[in-house]
Amino acid sequence: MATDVHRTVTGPAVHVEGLTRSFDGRAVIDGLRLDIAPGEFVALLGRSGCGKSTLLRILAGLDRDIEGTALVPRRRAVAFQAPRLMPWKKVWRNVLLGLPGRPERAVAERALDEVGLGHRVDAWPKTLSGGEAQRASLARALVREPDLLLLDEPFGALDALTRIQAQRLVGEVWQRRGCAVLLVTHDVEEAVLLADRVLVMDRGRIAHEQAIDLDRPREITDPRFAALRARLLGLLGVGTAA
Ligand SMILES: Nc1ncnc2c1ncn2[C@@H]1O[C@H](COP(=O)(O)OP(=O)(O)OP(=O)(O)O)[C@@H](O)[C@H]1O
Repeated sequence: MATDVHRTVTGPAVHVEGLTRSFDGRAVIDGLRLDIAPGEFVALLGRSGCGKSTLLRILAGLDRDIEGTALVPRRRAVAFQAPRLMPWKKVWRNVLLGLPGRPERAVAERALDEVGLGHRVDAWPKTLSGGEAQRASLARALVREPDLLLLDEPFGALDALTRIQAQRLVGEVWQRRGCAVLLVTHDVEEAVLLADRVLVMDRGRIAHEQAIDLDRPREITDPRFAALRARLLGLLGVGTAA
């Protein structure tokens, strides 16, 4: 029975308890428990197929066929690995897509400015680079003024340099906006770079969690960074020679 309930945020930004989602009788999410505080940046790691995207889709309200409790703020937004822009709409119209009412172009312009894309407001999606398209997708999430921003591998398809720039941008946006973020990623370094707390998912549950108590901005060269990275790799069962 679905028990997806929305509410205004007074306690945690996300409260999930006893959450189960099954496909063909197999529980992909299995009695999962998770709390995210308002303004907290949480990264979610886990082996392929452990249920990360399924959890994100539930929190986004895209999948309501669940058992248990999943409380999320009404104002939430999601960005996926693929930017999912409509090719027949200019960038600014894509940013406003699905917003209630008749939002003005200026709303899209402000969000595009915030992600460094103010000069591409009138561009067609096919003329954007991969990094620009991903920024447009982020702007589309930001116009929703989310209390919870859900990011499903948003940097996964980007080249290394663009990826670093996009990670930096998300860190800045998060600090400026103060929204809670749940970032699904395969990249342990990215998780340590951005998150307050890293969760490791295994077989439909949160198996481990690791607080990242490093000051920002974080340096990959910091020995404590390397230690946290090694620890997380160990929790993922990958391990290092270090
Ligand atoms: N609509 C669906 N129908 C049937 N099975 C599904 C469906 N969606 C997801 N699954 C299954 O649920 C499991 C978890 O999938 P999910 O996409 O959540 O994993 P993931 O951890 O995000 O993986 P990856 O890291 O590879 O993206 C997989 O075994 C997948 O095949």
